[in-house]
Amino acid sequence: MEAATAATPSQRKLKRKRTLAQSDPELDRLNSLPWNSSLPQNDDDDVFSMFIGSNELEGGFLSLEEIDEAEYGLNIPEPEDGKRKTKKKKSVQNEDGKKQQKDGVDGGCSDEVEAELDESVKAKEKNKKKKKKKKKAKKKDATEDQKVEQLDVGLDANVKDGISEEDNDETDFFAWNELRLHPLLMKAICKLGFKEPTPIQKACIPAAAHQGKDVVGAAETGSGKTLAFGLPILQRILEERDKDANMVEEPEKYSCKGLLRALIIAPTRELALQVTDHLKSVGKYINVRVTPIVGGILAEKQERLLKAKPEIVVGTPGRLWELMSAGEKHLVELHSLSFFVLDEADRMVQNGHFKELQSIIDMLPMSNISTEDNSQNVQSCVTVSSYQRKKRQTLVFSATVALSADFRKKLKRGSIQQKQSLTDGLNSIETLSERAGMRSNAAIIDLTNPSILAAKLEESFIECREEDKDAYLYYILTVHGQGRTIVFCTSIAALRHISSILRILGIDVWTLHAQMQQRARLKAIDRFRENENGILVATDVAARGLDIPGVRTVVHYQLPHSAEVYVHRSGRTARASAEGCSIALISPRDTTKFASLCKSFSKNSYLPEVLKRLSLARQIDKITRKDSQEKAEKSWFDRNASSVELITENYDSEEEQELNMLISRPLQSKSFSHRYLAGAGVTPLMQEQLQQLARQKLSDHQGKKGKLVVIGQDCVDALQALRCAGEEVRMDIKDMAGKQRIVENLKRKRKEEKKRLRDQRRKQKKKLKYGDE
Ligand SMILES: Nc1ncnc2c1ncn2[C@@H]1O[C@H](COP(=O)(O)OP(=O)(O)OP(=O)(O)O)[C@@H](O)[C@H]1O
Repeated sequence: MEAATAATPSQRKLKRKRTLAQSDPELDRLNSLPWNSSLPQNDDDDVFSMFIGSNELEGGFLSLEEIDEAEYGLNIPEPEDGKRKTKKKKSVQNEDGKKQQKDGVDGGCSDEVEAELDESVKAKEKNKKKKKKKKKAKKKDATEDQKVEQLDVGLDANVKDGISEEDNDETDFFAWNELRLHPLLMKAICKLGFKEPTPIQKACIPAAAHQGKDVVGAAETGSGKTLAFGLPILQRILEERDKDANMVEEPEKYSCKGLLRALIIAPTRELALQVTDHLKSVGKYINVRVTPIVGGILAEKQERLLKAKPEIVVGTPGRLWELMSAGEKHLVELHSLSFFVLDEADRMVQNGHFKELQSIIDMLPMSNISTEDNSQNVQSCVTVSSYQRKKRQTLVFSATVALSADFRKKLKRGSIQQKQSLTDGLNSIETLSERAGMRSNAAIIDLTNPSILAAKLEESFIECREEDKDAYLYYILTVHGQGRTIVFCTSIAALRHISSILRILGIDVWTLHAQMQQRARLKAIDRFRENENGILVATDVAARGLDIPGVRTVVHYQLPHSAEVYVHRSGRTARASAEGCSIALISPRDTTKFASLCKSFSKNSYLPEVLKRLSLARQIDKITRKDSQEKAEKSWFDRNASSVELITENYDSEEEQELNMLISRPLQSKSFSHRYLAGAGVTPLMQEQLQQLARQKLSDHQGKKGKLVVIGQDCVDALQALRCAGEEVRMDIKDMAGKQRIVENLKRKRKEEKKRLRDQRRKQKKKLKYGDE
C-alpha cells in the first residue's frame, strides 16, 4: 500500500521528466536523439543543457596530484574488484544477519519476537532477492544495450577488439597515463572504451591542457579532434575547480560555476549538436553544463537554456550572434572565457561565409593583454579566481587547415598582431586566428598525411556519361551489401532528382540539405543512424564533421567545388580506424573539377609523366625536322626502289611508339587509386574479366584474392569489390609490364630491320650508281 502512495526516487524522477516534457516537448524529443550512438546516452540528461553527475565533487576538491582515485570510487575500471568487494560486503552482511539471528535465538527471545525477527529477516531476504533481481535485470539491460550499441556502432574500440566494457582492465588504458587527465575524465574515457588517445589527442592535450598553449590542430577526418580540444577544456575547468576549492574557505561561494568558460563554434547545426553530445559523454561524471546554441530552434528556448549558465557553449555563428547582439547576458560576459574554439576552421573563412563570426570575434575581450586589467572587467561575475584570469586559449581545428608557410613563420617569430584592422575580411585561417587573439607561441600540430585523406579509405573513380550517372548510382546502391551509404550532391536540384528516382526504383533514402526544416534534418540523420544499411542523399551540409558510425561507402554523385570538401565528404567513412570507400562518378562535365582535384592532392605526381611526354614530343619534333632533309632523297629513293621492285616500310619512330603508348592511358595522379568498378574507364582486360565473372558464382571466388568481384552479380558491397579488385590493378600493372616488353622487342626488331634496310639501301645505291656508270 505504502509503495503505491509514496513515490520512489525513480518515480519522482519520471514525474519530473514528464513535467519537463509537458513544458517543453521539443527539447524532450531532441534529447532522445542519439547524436552519437557510439557514445552512451544518458536518459536523464537535459537536452541542451548538461548537468552531469552528482554534487559529490563540490566543495572539497583536492588538487589533481593529490587526488586518490579510490576516494572517488574510481578504481578505473574495476568490474572484477568491484564484484569481489560487493560479494565480500554481502557475505559480511550475511554473517551479521546470521549472527543477529543466532544472538536473538540464543538470547532466548519470545516466540512472538522470534516470529517478528523471522518475518523481518524474511522480508529482508525478500527485499534482497528483489534488489538482486533488479540489479541483475539492470545489468542484463545494460549488457544488452551495450551489445546493441556495439552492433550499431562498429567504431567503438571495444567492438573492434571484441572486448566488452566489463572486460576492460585498468592496464588497457595505460596509454592515457602520460596525458595526466583528471580521474573523472579517465573514468568516462574508460566507459567509452577508448583504449588509447589518438595521435592528435596525444599531441594536443599536453599543449592545450598542461602548457596552456593556443593550438592549431590538423589531422585526418575521424581522428578524434573533438576530444583533442574537448578534453583540455574539461581538464582545465576541473583543475581550476580543485584549486579554487583548496584556496578559499567557502569554495561554493567562490566557485567559478555559472561563468562561460568555453565557446566552441562549428559551421553546421548538426555538428554543433554532435560536439555537445560528445563533450557530454566524456564529461559524464563531472558537473559541467554544455549547451548547444544553434539555428532552427526557437531563440527563446535557447535563451531559457542559457539562464542555467552553462560553462561550455557550442554554437553556430548565426544563432550565437543573434543572441549576443541582442545582449544575452551569459553570452556577452566573455571575460571569463578560457577557451575560444573554432571547429572546421577553414570552412568558417570560406568565401567570407560567416560574417557573424567576425562580429563574435570582435566582441572577444582583449583578454590576452594583462590578467590584472581583466579582473576589473569582470565586475558582473560573482568572483573570478586568479586561474580564470589566465589568458584565453584559442584552439583552431580542421582536417584541412591549409596553413601557409608564411603563417607558420609568423607564429614562430611571434609577429602575430591582435585585432587587426576591421576592414580586413576573415578570408583566411591566418586572419581568423590572428584576430581571435592567437598568441605567438601557439602549437601547430599538423598530422595530416600528404594525401590528407583517411588512411583506411579506398578511393575509386568511375568515368561515365552524365546521363549514365543515375544508372551507376542505382547499380552501386542496389547491390551494396553492408553498411551505410551517403550520396553527396552539389546542388539541391540534383539531390531532389536522384532521391526521387531512387524512391521510384524502390530504394529507401533519406535526404538532408540546408533548405530543410531543422526538425526534418534531425529526423533524417536520426533515421539514417538507426538503419545499419541506410542511404542518405545529402548536400555538403553533411560533408563536415558528421560522425555516423558504420558509414561504409560515400558516393560523390557530383564532384564538390573544392578539394577540401572532397576530403571532408570522403571522411564520413573510414573513421576512427574503420574501413570505407569513396566512389566518385566523373562525367565529362566534371573533368575540370576532377583535374583540379587531382592537382590539389598531388601536383608533383603528374609532373614526371607530363615531362616525359613533352620530352618525347620534343625528340620526335627534332627527328622530324632532321628527317625532312632526307625526304627529297627518300622520295628519289622510293621512285627508284619501286622501279627495282623494292618494298619500303613506313615505321613510326621508337619515340612515337612510346609516346603513343603513354598518350593511350589517362594522365592520372599517383595518389589516386586506379581502380574502376565499371564504366568507360574499364580496361579491355577488366571488361573480359567482368564477362568471365558474370558467368561464375560468388562461391567460386569469395575470399580468394586475385580474383575480381563484380558488384551486382556477386552481391557484395563496393568496398569489398574494390578490395578484391586489388589484384586487377596489379594485373593491370603486369599488363603494362607486358606491353613494355612488347615495345622493347619491337624496338629491337625495328633497329635490326632499320639496319638491314640501311644496308640494303646502301647496296642498292651502290648498285644503281655503278650500274648507271
Ligand atoms: N581515443 C579514441 N579512441 C577511439 N575512438 C575515439 C577516440 N577519440 C575519439 N574517438 C571516436 O572517433 C570518432 C571520430 O571522432 P571525431 O568526430 O572527434 O573526429 P574528427 O577528427 O573531429 O573528424 P572530422 O574531421 O570528420 O570532424 C568518434 O566516434 C569518437 O567517439
